[in-house]
Amino acid sequence: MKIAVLPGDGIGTEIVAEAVKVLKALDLKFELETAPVGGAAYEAAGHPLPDSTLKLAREADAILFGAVGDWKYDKLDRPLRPEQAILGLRKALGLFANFRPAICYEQLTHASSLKPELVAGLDILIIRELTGDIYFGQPRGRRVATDGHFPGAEEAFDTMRYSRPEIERIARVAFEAARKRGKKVTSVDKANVLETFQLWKDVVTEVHKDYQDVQLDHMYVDNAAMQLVKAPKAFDVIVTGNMFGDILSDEASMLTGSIGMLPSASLNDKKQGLYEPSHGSAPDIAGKGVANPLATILSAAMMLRFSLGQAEAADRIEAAVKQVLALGLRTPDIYSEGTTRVGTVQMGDAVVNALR
Ligand SMILES: NC(=O)C1=CN([C@@H]2O[C@H](COP(=O)(O)OP(=O)(O)OC[C@H]3O[C@@H](n4cnc5c(N)ncnc54)[C@H](O)[C@@H]3O)[C@@H](O)[C@H]2O)C=CC1
Ligand SMILES: CC(C)CC(=O)C(=O)O
Ligand SMILES: [Mg+2]
Repeated sequence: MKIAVLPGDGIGTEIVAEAVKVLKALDLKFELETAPVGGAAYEAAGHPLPDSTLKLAREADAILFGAVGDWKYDKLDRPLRPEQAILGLRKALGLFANFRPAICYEQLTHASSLKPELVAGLDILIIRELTGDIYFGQPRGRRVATDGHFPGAEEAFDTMRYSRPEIERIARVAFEAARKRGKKVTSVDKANVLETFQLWKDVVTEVHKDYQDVQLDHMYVDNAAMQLVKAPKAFDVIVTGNMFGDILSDEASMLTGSIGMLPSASLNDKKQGLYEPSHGSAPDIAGKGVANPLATILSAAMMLRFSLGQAEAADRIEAAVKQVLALGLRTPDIYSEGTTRVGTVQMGDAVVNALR
């Protein structure tokens, strides 16, 4: 089993080091190969996604990814921005299905941004379409406006688009997931305004005919953002587009205590996957040794389960994380009174110890 390890920038290197430590403690036979990506690769090779890194990612059975980006690259052209590395990997490998489970661990109900009773037992699965929508739609660019409110002014534009097959396949992923969980799917759209999401709603409704045992609700994204903080436990599986899923998953992370708790899996139709925390490179805390590595460690567990056929090892990691939280160890983002504040490395060490 070959795992491509792409730490990236900022806290990416710190949190991936902890996940690798945890993987090594499992006594499974992996080949781990590390490659630069993002700003680190731009500095080393002049491109955020060098051919050698992409080749490694293609060959590997799974990819463990940290995060990319830093404010210092804000002035770079878009193709050279570190963030293009993760978008490029998702596109090149066809990783269209992004799973972002928002689970509030029993020990963290008091770290949540909501009252404990609203999040106790929370277990939502956000399924975000990951290779379409306005993040990838063409045409895009800058030009001089010929119409609109200010003809003659510089304007920028992006294109939101989804094709029927793109919507159909992500809808199937969501219904299959909901079927396993025995609950329901909420399809989140903006069909009251956008043509793209009218098609989205139509196609999801059509696909639902094959999954009559699963309940389907439709909700506009603005209402969904509100309902997520009003009554999050009313959701089970949320399926939505790339941009809405990006935003709603950051929102949902705070129900679990912190964005540092939200893992993710991005899968293609061959079950090859990229596993990364849902957060970014957090330049504001990078290098301070305080980043929460649990989202990345839990992403490694998802990797073992989904791509490497090691469900038992995945269970062991998840149990170790719960044990560490039960011991009261907390990085600053999930700290609350009466618990013990630890750094990134101590948290990783504690998970390794709990595995033994
Ligand atoms: N997949 C990726 O590589 C992603 C990259 N980015 C990039 O990351 C850079 C920073 O973006 P931001 O908007 O600041 O988002 P961010 O997710 O990096 O950080 C947002 C806030 O959450 C905190 N945070 C994030 N992860 C944490 C962790 N593990 N433990 C504790 N606190 C944590 C940060 O300190 C910050 O206050 C940008 O260049 C952005 O484009 C953003 C999201 C995803
Ligand atoms: C570069 C961004 C689209 C990454 C991001 O925010 C995400 O995937 O959550
Ligand atoms: Mg995001």
